[in-house]
Parts: sequence; C-alpha cells; structure tokens
Amino acid sequence: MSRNTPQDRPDPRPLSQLGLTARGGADPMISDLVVDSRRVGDGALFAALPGSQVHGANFIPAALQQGAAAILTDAAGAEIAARPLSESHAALIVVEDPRQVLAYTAALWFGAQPQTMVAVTGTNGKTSVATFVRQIWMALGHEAVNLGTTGVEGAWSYPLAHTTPEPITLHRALAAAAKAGVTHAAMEASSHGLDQRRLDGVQLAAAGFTNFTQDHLDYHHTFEEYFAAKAGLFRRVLPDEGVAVINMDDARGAEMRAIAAGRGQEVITVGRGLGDLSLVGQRYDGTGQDIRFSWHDRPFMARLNLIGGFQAENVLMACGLVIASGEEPERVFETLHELTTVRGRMQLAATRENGASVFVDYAHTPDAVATAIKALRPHVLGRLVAIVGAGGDRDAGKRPLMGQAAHDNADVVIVTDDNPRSEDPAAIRAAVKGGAPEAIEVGDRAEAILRGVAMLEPGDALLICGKGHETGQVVGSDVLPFDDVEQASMAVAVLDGKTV
Ligand SMILES: CC(=O)N[C@H]1[C@@H](OP(=O)(O)OP(=O)(O)OC[C@H]2O[C@@H](n3ccc(=O)[nH]c3=O)[C@H](O)[C@@H]2O)O[C@H](CO)[C@@H](O)[C@@H]1O[C@H](C)C(=O)N[C@@H](C)C(=O)N[C@H](CCC(=O)O)C(=O)O
Ligand SMILES: Nc1ncnc2c1ncn2[C@@H]1O[C@H](COP(=O)(O)OP(=O)(O)OP(=O)(O)O)[C@@H](O)[C@H]1O
Ligand SMILES: N[C@H](CCC[C@H](N)C(=O)O)C(=O)O
Repeated sequence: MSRNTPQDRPDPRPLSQLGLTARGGADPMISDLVVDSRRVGDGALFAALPGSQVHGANFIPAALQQGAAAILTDAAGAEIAARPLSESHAALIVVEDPRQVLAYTAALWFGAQPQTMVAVTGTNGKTSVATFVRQIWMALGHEAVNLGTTGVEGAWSYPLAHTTPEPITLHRALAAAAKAGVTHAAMEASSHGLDQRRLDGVQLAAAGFTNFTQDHLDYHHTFEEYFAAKAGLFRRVLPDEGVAVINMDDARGAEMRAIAAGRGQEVITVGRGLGDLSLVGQRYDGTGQDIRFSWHDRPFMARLNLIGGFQAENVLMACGLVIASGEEPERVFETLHELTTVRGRMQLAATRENGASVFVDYAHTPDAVATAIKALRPHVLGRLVAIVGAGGDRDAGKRPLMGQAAHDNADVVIVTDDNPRSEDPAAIRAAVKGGAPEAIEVGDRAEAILRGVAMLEPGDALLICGKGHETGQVVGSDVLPFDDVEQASMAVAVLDGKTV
C-alpha cells in the first residue's frame, strides 16, 4: 500500500491528440495540464476557467510568461486576454464550457481508469457509502479504492485536498490506481464537483443518491440549485447499461428516481421497509447491530460491527452499488460482517474506566447532527453528551439549526470551535447557541473535550461532532494540529490516570 500522492506526468504529445482544436489550426506539443497559473511550466496547457472570485483569464499573461504552449478558455476569457493572446504564439482553444472540456481532456491525457467505477452523491453519507463499497469489493477479492473526503483509501492510499478533486488531480489518481492494478473504484460526487463538472470524464457504471438536506447554500444559493447539482450525477453514468441506486426514504428520493429512470437507467431502490433492498429490522448493542433486510422480498440477516442505525442504510446503498457493478447479491451480503468503522464516522475513540464511551463523528450539517445523536442513543444505557461547533466561511444558516439539532436530541450540549477559518470564533459559537441556549460554551476544543469526558458517568456516552477524521483546526490561514480521536484518548488518560 502506498501513502504517496502520485506525481506521474504523461509524455508530451500534440494538442490534436487531446481532441482539442486551436484557432488557426496550431498544434503545439503539450507537456502538462494546469488550472493554476502559478503552476504553469514550459509547454503546459493552461485552462483559464471562469471562477467564483475571478476569471482565470486574468492570469493568462502570467501563464504565457511562464511558457504556456496553449490556453483553453471560454469566449469571455478570450476577450479578457485578447491583447496578450494576440501578441503570443500560444495556441488558443475557445469553448463554451472549459470546465467540461478540461474534464474530458484530463481523462484522455492520463488515459486510464479502474475498469469498474461507481459514484455516490447526497448531503450526508458519501464517504461512508464509498468506503463500504470498497470494503465489499475487497472482501470479494478485487483490488479496490475509494476516493473522497478521507483521501484515496484501500489497495492504494494517500490524502486528497477535496471530496471530488478537480479533473487533473482526479484523473492522475485514477490512472495511477489503474496502473497499480486497481480494478474497482468508488468515488464521492460533491455538489461543487458536479456543478464544476469535475467528474465529467469518468466512466461510471452506477451512481447512488443517499439523501438531501441543508448544506452549502453559501455556494449554491438555493435548495433547487443544490438539488440540480446533485441530480447531475445521473447524467454521468454510462448511457445504456448504467444503474441508479436511490434511497427512497429521503423526501427527494422519488424525484431522483424519476430523473434516473427518465434517462433510461435501471433503478435499484433502497429504503426502510420499502425498495428492492429493504431494511426491515435492526437490533442494537454496545459494539454494533444485527440487521434484517430483504432483496426483492427474499429475507437476509447480517451482523454489522458498526455503530449507528444510519450506517445500515449506507451499507444497503453500498450493497446496491456493488450489485449494480455486476456482483452476485448473495455473495455481497455474505461479506457484511467484515465491514469496519469508517474513519471518524461513529468511531469509538476511547472508553473510560467506568465504562462510559467517547465517539467521534463527522456530523457537520443540521440533519447529520440530529441523525448521529439519535443513532447513538440505542447503543447507550446512560446520558448522551454532545459536543458541537460549526465551521467558519461556510453556510452560516446551518449554525443555529446544528445547535438546535444537538439541543433537541442530546442530554447535555457543549458548543465549541470547529475550523473558524477567517471568522470570529465567538460569533460562530453564538450563532450555534442560538439554537441551543442552554448549552455550555467552551471555545477551546481540547478543553471542551476534556469537560465532556469528565462529565461521563457509568453507561454514559460522549459524541464529538464535526471533525471526524480531520487532523487540523483551521484558524485564520493556519492549520493547527488537532485530532478529536487523539484528544479523546488524552482526556481519558488524564482523567483516569492512564498512559496514552
Ligand atoms: C468554490 C470552489 O469550489 N472553487 C473551486 C474553483 O475555483 P474558483 O472558481 O473559486 O477560483 P477563483 O479563485 O475564482 O479563480 C478562478 C480560476 O483562476 C485560477 N487562478 C487563480 C489565482 C491565480 O493566481 N492563478 C490562477 O490561475 C484558479 O485556479 C481558478 O481556476 O475552481 C478551482 C479549480 O477547479 C478549484 O480548485 C476551487 O476549489 C476550491 C479550492 C475549494 O476549496 N473548493 C471547495 C469548496 C470544494 O470544492 N468542496 C467540495 C465539497 C465538499 C463537501 O461536500 O463538503 C469538494 O468536492 O471538496
Ligand atoms: N445516511 C445518512 N443519513 C444521515 N446522516 C448521515 C448518513 N450517513 C452519514 N451521516 C452523518 O453525516 C456525517 C458525515 O458522513 P459521511 O462522511 O459519510 O458523509 P459525506 O456525505 O461524505 O460528508 P462530506 O462530503 O461532507 O465528507 C456522519 O459522520 C454522520 O453524522
Ligand atoms: N466538506 C465540508 C466539511 C466541513 C467539516 C467541518 N469540520 C467544517 O469545517 O465545517 C466543508 O468543507 O464544508
């Protein structure tokens, strides 16, 4: 298993071999594809993309100075940089949607992807589903990876900066995996990634939809725009043989099913008590749950060593995607007892000497906070303490709703900081407390965790929400080392006099 980011750069080749036609027929050799002018080197194709802050065409002069051999942009970009372009020998490719063209070009440039690929979208559950899909494939004997918020994981493993990387990083990763013998890959499709067409060049055998609730309205502005971005995933599966796996428990599930069916895709439905894959019973204990489910009305049982009822929904979604990728359903169901906790998702981080437990979870939306706390309840005999905070420079409307979700579902709530970024942490905490007025406020996250752990009596549990697998606290532009799992073990060690 590698933990290194691949650095592969394909051999230079003429622009025309990338399926691109320049104005005037120029056909220079291309040495690299780049979206950031600061990374342009000799012979690179610079994609000058329309941005959310600025048009990338403003950086065309810098890219030309650094030796760009070709510029890919839209009409607005060509106009912005008309003068420097007219004075240069660089090839100019003007297209309507340069983000989409870049995605196809990156696919051709890197030239390989694992044979079988699936993707999953939804507000919550993408990392969990993609991880379970990969774990099932591996249990069935395939070389597999999942790509998303927790990086590239599985047969081949390293961190990624984004949930859905931009096409150059994405296709570099897919080609490196394919060359290393990875045959199966499950990826997360974020709404930003879909909107920016980052995965248009990927050949998808199947796509899944988990759920749709509030997040990212800072970027998408309205729920409808956000939904349309997510629905866009179903335009990207293979036209004739593609399969859609849809969670019918979600209020927008029926609409998503209609969109997928309307595009001629076979649909596998998943749901509690309804659907092709139907969850009909769950029995919880301290280490996981037993589930009863049916596949086309045939009943099955499985042991899941996973905390949280929602993880059973994610597991069934994963089963649907693996079945859609061509595996025998019975063989898929036989692997389920082997599934392991997804990093930072309902992860048991520490246990106190009195038996109380501390869990770390990535709940960072109102629905996820409510779901995670409710899901922990049946595994716990005593009180439930929740630590919650909201990130800076992100959808501000979700802050009080996250506080309220904690207030409505936990016995004790502690409000703390979670990546304040450029914002005033006290103002973010105040917004979260707007929904949880009785919450205890402790700005310093390490202290909040220590206070939460100190409260635990026999049978109690603490759920630390928001940062999951993250290993840093972003304050201003600094990333300070911070890991909830480590902090939880340290707090237990300090309070119970153990060594970590
Ligand atoms: C908001 C957002 O998604 N922005 C993405 C977008 O950049 P932008 O349109 O905002 O860029 P901009 O600052 O306006 O600049 C426009 C263009 O000029 C280029 N530029 C800029 C400066 C310079 O000196 N030279 C230069 O060439 C930029 O590379 C960009 O292509 O296009 C860029 C190139 O493809 C992306 O790298 C960038 O992702 C940024 C880094 C980002 O952080 N995105 C996050 C919000 C994101 O995508 N998150 C999702 C969702 C996670 C979730 O579900 O929770 C994810 O998939 O990770
Ligand atoms: N099916 C689900 N329904 C509701 N909440 C869920 C579901 N699955 C996961 N969650 C909650 O969302 C959190 C994030 O889960 P996960 O990382 O799998 O989702 P995600 O969609 O990948 O999120 P992100 O892209 O922001 O990383 C979990 O820690 C849990 O609190
Ligand atoms: N992909 C999400 C993760 C949020 C995680 C949380 N810890 C925060 O910083 O708000 C985002 O960037 O909005």
